[in-house]
Amino acid sequence: MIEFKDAAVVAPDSGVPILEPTSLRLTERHISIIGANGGGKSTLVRLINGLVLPSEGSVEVEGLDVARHGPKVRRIVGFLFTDPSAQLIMPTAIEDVMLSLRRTIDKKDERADAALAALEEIGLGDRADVSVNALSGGQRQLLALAGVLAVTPRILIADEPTTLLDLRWRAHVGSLLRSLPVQLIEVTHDLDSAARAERTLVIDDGGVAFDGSPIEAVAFYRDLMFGRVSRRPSA
Ligand SMILES: Nc1ncnc2c1ncn2[C@@H]1O[C@H](COP(=O)(O)OP(=O)(O)OP(=O)(O)O)[C@@H](O)[C@H]1O
Repeated sequence: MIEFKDAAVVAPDSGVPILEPTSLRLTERHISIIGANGGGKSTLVRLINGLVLPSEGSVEVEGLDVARHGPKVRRIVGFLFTDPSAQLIMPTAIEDVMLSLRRTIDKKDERADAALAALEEIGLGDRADVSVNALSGGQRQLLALAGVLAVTPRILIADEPTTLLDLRWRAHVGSLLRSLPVQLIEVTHDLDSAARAERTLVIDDGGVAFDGSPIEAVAFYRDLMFGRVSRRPSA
């Protein structure tokens, strides 16, 4: 379970508020997060694995305060970025997954076997020794996902994981993410994908503007974008 307890974020340099004090209990298996650019979606999900720390309040994952137990929390919470280049470091696919496993498996040959198994599971078994640069954008996103999943997180945060992908890869990566045996928190601008979650948060102007059923959330978001509703009561 993920719990936000009045967690707020201000910009470190300017002190400008980025996320207002927010309280949430996130228990559903698949939660989508939508909202306009710059609303605070990435900030909200980064609080869950300690990439951003709250300026006030706290965030807990399975009862662990993220600010105090970062390394433990990051073994529970995997994070997939929009651009796989942000998390692919090694020259070949298998070496990259082996790097993810460096803290969990000591022996190199066992690490290689586990990395190959992780690649096979995700459909990249035949690409193991291929240069990361020779992979397509979709294959690179799958490789980043293989590295995250190799360490068996129970929660997966995916921050716009399909934004850079074409329609076919978007469908493939999207359905793969939804089939994983993890709690999936997905930030997305793809409203069809958002609507497949069990619960959807609309984030706007540094706060939760709507929290509830995906169909209603998507309708609210459209109304918000086209000025038919306003998040804040008018002055
Ligand atoms: N470290 C920081 N210092 C100053 N401002 C920041 C910092 N991090 C985020 N912001 C600002 O906070 C706001 C929310 O950013 P965030 O990336 O969380 O939004 P987002 O909803 O994920 O946007 P997008 O859909 O464009 O990715 C933006 O205006 C951003 O410029």
